[in-house]
Amino acid sequence: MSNFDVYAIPKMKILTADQIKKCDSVTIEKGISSINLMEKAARACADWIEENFELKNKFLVVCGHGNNGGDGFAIARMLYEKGFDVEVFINGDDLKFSPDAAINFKKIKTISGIDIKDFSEVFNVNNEKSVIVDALFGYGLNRELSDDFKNLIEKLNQIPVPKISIDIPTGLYADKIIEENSIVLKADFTLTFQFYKRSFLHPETGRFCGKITVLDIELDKDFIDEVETDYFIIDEKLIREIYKPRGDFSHKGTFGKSILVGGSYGKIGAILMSTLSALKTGNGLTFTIAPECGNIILQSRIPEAMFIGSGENYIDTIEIQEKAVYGIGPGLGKEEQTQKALFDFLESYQNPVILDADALNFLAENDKLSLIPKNAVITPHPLEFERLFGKTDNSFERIELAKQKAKELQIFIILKDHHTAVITPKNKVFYNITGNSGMAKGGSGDVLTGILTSLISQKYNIEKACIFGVWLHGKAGDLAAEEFSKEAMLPTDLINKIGEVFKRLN
Ligand SMILES: NC(=O)C1=CN([C@@H]2O[C@H](COP(=O)(O)OP(=O)(O)OC[C@H]3O[C@@H](n4cnc5c(N)ncnc54)[C@H](O)[C@@H]3O)[C@@H](O)[C@H]2O)[C@@H](O)CC1
Ligand SMILES: [K+]
Repeated sequence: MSNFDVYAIPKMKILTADQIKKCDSVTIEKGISSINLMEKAARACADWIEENFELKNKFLVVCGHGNNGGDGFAIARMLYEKGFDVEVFINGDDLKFSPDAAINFKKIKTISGIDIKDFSEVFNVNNEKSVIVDALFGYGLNRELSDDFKNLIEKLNQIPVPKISIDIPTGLYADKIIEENSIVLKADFTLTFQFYKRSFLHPETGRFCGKITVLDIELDKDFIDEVETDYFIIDEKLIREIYKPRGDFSHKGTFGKSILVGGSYGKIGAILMSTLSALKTGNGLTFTIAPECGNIILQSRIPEAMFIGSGENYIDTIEIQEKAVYGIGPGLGKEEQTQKALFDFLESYQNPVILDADALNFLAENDKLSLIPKNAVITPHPLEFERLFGKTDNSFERIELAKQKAKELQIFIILKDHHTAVITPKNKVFYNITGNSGMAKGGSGDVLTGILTSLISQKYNIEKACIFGVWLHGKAGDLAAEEFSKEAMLPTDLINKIGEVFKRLN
């Protein structure tokens, strides 16, 4: 369901283009020749294509002059050897290739069954079984494309056949934003080597990638282990390291006490969903602080949770209980008295707290960021983030600002987006890759608040709880979409899938 497929990746680090280049060189220094490494990369792509396409497909491989183009020549040869129809397109006026690309170009020139044509001829595609392979530029792209390439890519984008980008859709950089209105090849599939690229994970750039598959080409493990980065993806391997199976000799006290605070007249559903999510995530004791108007709704829908009334139609005080983790915000409303209750609470509260939705808006509107306790978790979507910390020009800058603020305030920021990111006070950024657009509905955030509160109260350390929580939320969303469709799935369907995710982890 998610747009990603991961095969045996040793680490979930995300590297910059320069670091990947270094990693390639170290791998080559340690034994494998660069031409054999290219052969391995191309083999992984050709095998994937063979598994996912049919022999009646015809491959139009469009190659640049660097090593990305070299991959393209090698892939063309391998596909031809597998029995596919293949044509290769190059810039007929410029045959200055990188050394390894030149070797692979020479090899395909000797194969009489592969036609080599000029870029200008790729537009005469009249076979609906055609598939375009984009091997124009990879991580080596370091400046704007020339007009010739822009034209070529614009025209390729208009050809209504599937497109596979090798390593990176041409026109994207590995690790940074592109100018607005840049021309980028719009891939249906991206076959990338060894690492996610940051550009795959941001909305402005990720939309060009289609379904992403990371292919393991066995780059040097020691280098990957040691290289420093602030950026990671959350993969299932990491989650399995974090997840603590439930011990047999435990009692309800072992699994923590959560107090979900929120709800106001007309918004009791929000705090109900948070409370239910906390329970479904395994909480031992779950309390809801909500106004009296929610009592019957909450008690009859969730008999397992305990109700603490505060105010009639909106919360007017938040009592502090010992040894509990608080999740505050869902459906809280905008009443002044609720705001005062929140500020009073934060002034004397010391333990972990998750702040969401209206709780964040109160803090933003009153410039009360200093009230956020150390080690708090805040879960803003981009607009809430902007209200709290100010405007940024794009999502890459937003992550950098979040790193700065997480460090300054010593808090964890869960920045919700298509790929939600967990930003820690130590400046690490963990991108989540589960989840889907069916979750872009009111209520999804309330579920996340419940999950996070529950995990922290069960003594997951806060960083791990954030990472596990966003992954679990997305994974349950993926299962809900599989059963009900992205359109019809509801946040309550997602809550009901949390159990299935735990079953799979066990
Ligand atoms: N180095 C290695 O060992 C491996 C590299 N591989 C492939 O090699 C790719 C990287 O290859 P390269 O470093 O040769 O780079 P690319 O093939 O991405 O680009 C080629 C060269 O074009 C130049 N260039 C950059 N921007 C340009 C622009 N706007 N217009 C015109 N020219 C421009 C640069 O000098 C760049 O090195 C990877 O993405 C991957 O596909 C794989 O074969 C795996 C192994
Ligand atoms: K490419």
